[in-house]
Amino acid sequence: MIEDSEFQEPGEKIFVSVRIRPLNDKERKSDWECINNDTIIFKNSLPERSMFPAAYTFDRVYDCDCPTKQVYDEGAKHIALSVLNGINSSIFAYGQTSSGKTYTMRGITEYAVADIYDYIEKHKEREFVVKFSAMEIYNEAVRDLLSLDSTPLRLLDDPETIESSAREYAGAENSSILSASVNFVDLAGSERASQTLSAGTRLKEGCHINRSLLTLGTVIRKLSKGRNSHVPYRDSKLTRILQNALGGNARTAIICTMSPDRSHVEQSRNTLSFASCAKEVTTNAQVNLVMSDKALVKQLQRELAKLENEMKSLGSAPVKRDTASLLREKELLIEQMAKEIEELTRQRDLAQSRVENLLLSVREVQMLKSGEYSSNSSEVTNVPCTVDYSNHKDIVTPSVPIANNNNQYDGHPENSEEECHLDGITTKFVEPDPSKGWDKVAQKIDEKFEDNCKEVRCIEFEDSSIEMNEKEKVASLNPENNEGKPTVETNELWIDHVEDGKPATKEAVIKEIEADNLSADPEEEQGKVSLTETELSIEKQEGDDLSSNPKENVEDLRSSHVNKDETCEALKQKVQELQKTIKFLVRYHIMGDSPSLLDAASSASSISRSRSCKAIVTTMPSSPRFEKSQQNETVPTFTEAEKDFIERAKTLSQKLSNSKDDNRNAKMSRCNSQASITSGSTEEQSVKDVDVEETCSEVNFPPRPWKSFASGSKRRTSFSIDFSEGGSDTKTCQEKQIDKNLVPETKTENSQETNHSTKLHSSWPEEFENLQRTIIELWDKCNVPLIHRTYFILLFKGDPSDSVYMEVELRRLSFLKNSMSSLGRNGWKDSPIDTAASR
Ligand SMILES: Nc1ncnc2c1ncn2[C@@H]1O[C@H](COP(=O)(O)OP(=O)(O)OP(=O)(O)O)[C@@H](O)[C@H]1O
Repeated sequence: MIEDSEFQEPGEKIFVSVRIRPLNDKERKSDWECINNDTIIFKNSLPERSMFPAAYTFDRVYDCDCPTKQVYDEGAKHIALSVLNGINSSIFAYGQTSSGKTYTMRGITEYAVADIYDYIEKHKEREFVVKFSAMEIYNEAVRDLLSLDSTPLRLLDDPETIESSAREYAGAENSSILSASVNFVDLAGSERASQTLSAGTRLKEGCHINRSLLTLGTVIRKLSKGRNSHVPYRDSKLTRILQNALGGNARTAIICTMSPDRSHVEQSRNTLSFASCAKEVTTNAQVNLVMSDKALVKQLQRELAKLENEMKSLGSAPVKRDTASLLREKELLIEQMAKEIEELTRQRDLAQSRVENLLLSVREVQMLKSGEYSSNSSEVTNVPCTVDYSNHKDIVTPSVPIANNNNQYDGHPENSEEECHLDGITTKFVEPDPSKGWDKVAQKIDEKFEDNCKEVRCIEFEDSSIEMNEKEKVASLNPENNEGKPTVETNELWIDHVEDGKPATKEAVIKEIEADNLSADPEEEQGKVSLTETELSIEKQEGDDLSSNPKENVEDLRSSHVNKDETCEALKQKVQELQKTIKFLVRYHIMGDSPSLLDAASSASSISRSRSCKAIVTTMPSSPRFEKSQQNETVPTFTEAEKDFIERAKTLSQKLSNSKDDNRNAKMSRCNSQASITSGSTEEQSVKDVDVEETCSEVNFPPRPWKSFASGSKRRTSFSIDFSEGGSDTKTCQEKQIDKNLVPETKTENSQETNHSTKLHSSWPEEFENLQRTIIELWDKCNVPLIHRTYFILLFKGDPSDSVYMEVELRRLSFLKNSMSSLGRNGWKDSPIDTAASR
């Protein structure tokens, strides 16, 4: 390797040196002086040249007495010998004509070649290939100076044409080849063409020279300012050949020669300006390493071995394949699990929906069972309820706690609302069985009065009750089931069926009633109504056809009950219609316009009479003797209790009347009802929904405690109602009616009935109105439920045949009023008797 390794640094500047030739014989004085190795000054201080700089600094400056050897050694050798290290190098001589360029470059080239060969000689371990070429660029034509052919050379981009390469033999192991070239360039004179004062061929020569030099100057300036801009290398063949030497992969040294004579001062200054620019140019010299064939083969073999190892590594990748297959298995497993989850989710949803459906079905079944139970139960309609319209609370409570029965009702309002709720399909009835409490009461009654065989039937709207009553009726025909005591389970109130002073059994009464019904004409026997509920229902439906066979009717009812769905539907519709009507009536009732009830009832003409309407086929229990005792005090047939009852009845009637007058417009309270009086501690409850209240407020009528009153009286009580007398008496119409009902018959039964029938026929419309008015008043006094009133009004609209039922209702209400008085006096606190008015 060459010793001057300091020149191997990349990005070095062009080495610029200035050499002043000595004065020749024609030149007298030099104005330039090298003050040191790198600075040259212009000594002449002419005023016209004062604008130019006086000193120039370069890498090296050589004065006129400096030998070429020094110029080479200090400013060219290290560049020239770079080629031995594989670095291209170039050495220029730039200056005006006769400034000593050729003189300098000849010496430089000789020294360089000598040094190169000396180096080659000294480095036997290396193999060098030295190529040498010499060419001339004249008028943009390149000519090979070593060839005899003067044909200009074609300028190619192959650098071998002009390079002088040197290879370094680095032995077998290091077979790298260094290839570099060193250029020695002797440029033409840099003076301007105008200054040449030539013309013709000289001018052309000067132009080309100037072109090459101008392009060289431009390239140097461009390179000195940076490489970002375009460098016009191809503008001249000189710059094209020296492209690498000028800012490329080469080390470059420029030796600027100048004449010291004052006459050449301008050219000298231009040369110095060019030199100043050139020293700013940076080149990027690098070692040009060329691989040998062996080295290339070995390198390729190493690469091949490396690739083979990689192939082996790739071939030994079963683990990766296993991992991939494992991943695929996992993915499949995940997919299967996802499907299973989806399937399980679907099954879960399906199961949930099934459970919900089952629960819904169970509820429906329970509801149906509850409805059936209520419908089929013999305890229907025995729902004692206390209703206070003034409070409009949502609770319905049995007014009288029922004691001493298996299904005791504790009087707690819990579930009362629910039990009284009308679901729109079937009516729910409140448990427990009030009739059992009634049994106890009945027992007391029987023990006390020994007779009670009258039955009061109330209007109902439940078809189910028809069936139940029919069952009960059939059951009641069995002496074993009804032996010895009247029952309220049949919804019938046995009121005074006595015959010839003997208490009539229920069986006997029913038989009697049935027998009477077979031949009875209501218009002919209004005074001795003895229709069964079944007959009455059918009669009302079929237009007073009392000739129908009651047994057939019973069968019809039973068969109709079989058609349960139809019945339920009919009930549902009926309940809905009734609810509408009831609301309408309640609104009018609250407004205190009682007579409008009739209008409302008339407007609701579409509502038909209930088939389950029960006729009260009774006579007033004590009316004959009771009335007789009032009218004829000489008859000492009343006991003290009876007298007291009469007094209490009057008092209570008056109280009720007053209470009604006070509260009628605002309330429909039952606080003064019999039940409330007797129970004493019963908490008043109310319902908000009138429908619910009315549906639930069906109670049995209590047995009458005065069966002894009937002792000795007639078996049947004929109605003797003459409202023509009304209005003139000081008593209320209701009281008159009661009195009339209580008047004992002194005439023969047949004649009474005939007269009564005649009266009814003659003055029936007026009597009907009077009866209605009286009944309405008694309703208020007895706190009869609105549902009962509604039905009654809807069913009986003035038809002559209605007189029977009107009378029955009148008698029933009279009895109720008296019963309330009696119960209030006797204080049946333990009685399960609910308000009798509820029936
Ligand atoms: N340093 C020097 N010492 C002695 N003589 C010199 C020196 N430099 C140049 N000369 C002489 O100056 C003359 C002109 O020199 P040279 O021919 O080298 O100039 P040039 O620049 O090459 O001219 P051209 O441009 O015409 O080729 C020559 O006779 C040469 O001997």
